[in-house]
Amino acid sequence: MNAMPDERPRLDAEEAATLAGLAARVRELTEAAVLTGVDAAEAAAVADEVAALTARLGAERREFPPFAASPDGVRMDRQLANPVTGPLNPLAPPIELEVTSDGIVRGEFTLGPVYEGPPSYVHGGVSAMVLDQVLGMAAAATGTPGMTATLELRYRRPTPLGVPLLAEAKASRVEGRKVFASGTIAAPDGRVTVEATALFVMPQRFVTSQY
Ligand SMILES: CCCCCCCC/C=C\CCCCCCCC(=O)SCCNC(=O)CCNC(=O)[C@H](O)C(C)(C)COP(=O)(O)OP(=O)(O)OC[C@H]1O[C@@H](n2cnc3c(N)ncnc32)[C@H](O)[C@@H]1OP(=O)(O)O
Repeated sequence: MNAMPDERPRLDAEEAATLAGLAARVRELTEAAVLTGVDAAEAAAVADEVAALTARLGAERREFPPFAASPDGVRMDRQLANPVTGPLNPLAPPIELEVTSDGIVRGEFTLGPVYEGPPSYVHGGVSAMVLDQVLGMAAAATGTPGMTATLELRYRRPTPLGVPLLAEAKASRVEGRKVFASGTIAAPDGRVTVEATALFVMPQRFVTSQY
């Protein structure tokens, strides 16, 4: 059987914290770039400085993003550059998700203006990405992690930007390699804005491998 590719550098907590700080600064830079009102000459000057910083970081480059050194929970929790939860990924909000002992995955998060779809609301694709991750982790919490085979979303009402949102999910059924899960995103008033159901399938080729 093929194992999942897992020849990744591992970072200890201190290294990860330093790089998480870097990612946090880049997130601030991203928001500043989207919202800046400086004139064109100043924007061009900043662009040159950012290019120089990018060259400094790129002076040494890994082939793949690193994992966290100490596994703590399911495998993807160690994916430090995951685009939803990864503290090292500036594209990730990042959302901290906890898995309760009864298999519920839950996380509170706030999405800022860089995630805007309709004016002042969260982009629907961003909500889908968040729910794919949350439901996927709920599936993995059953002991049968899998790839997303289906993901169905119902956008009940607009999801507001800039306020604390709650994402929750739980697996409902396991049938061999298939795990069904459902979940929601809710606004601060408790009203559900997005509902999701999904099927995750562990690929046959990974059945006997470690993940
Ligand atoms: C061990 C691997 C898992 C890795 C994860 C590990 C860590 C988890 C930890 C933490 C959670 C993190 C959360 C992550 C969240 C994000 C996840 C993503 O974004 S995944 C990327 C997007 N998804 C794809 O790219 C899939 C592409 N598709 C495939 O690879 C295959 O089609 C796959 C795996 C879905 C199925 O392939 P087959 O060859 O293993 O499946 P066959 O043997 O044909 O079917 C098995 C059963 O599943 C049903 N099935 C398969 N695909 C279906 C579909 N699309 N709709 C409905 N049923 C489907 C079939 O009908 C069959 O059911 P019957 O046994 O007959 O009852």
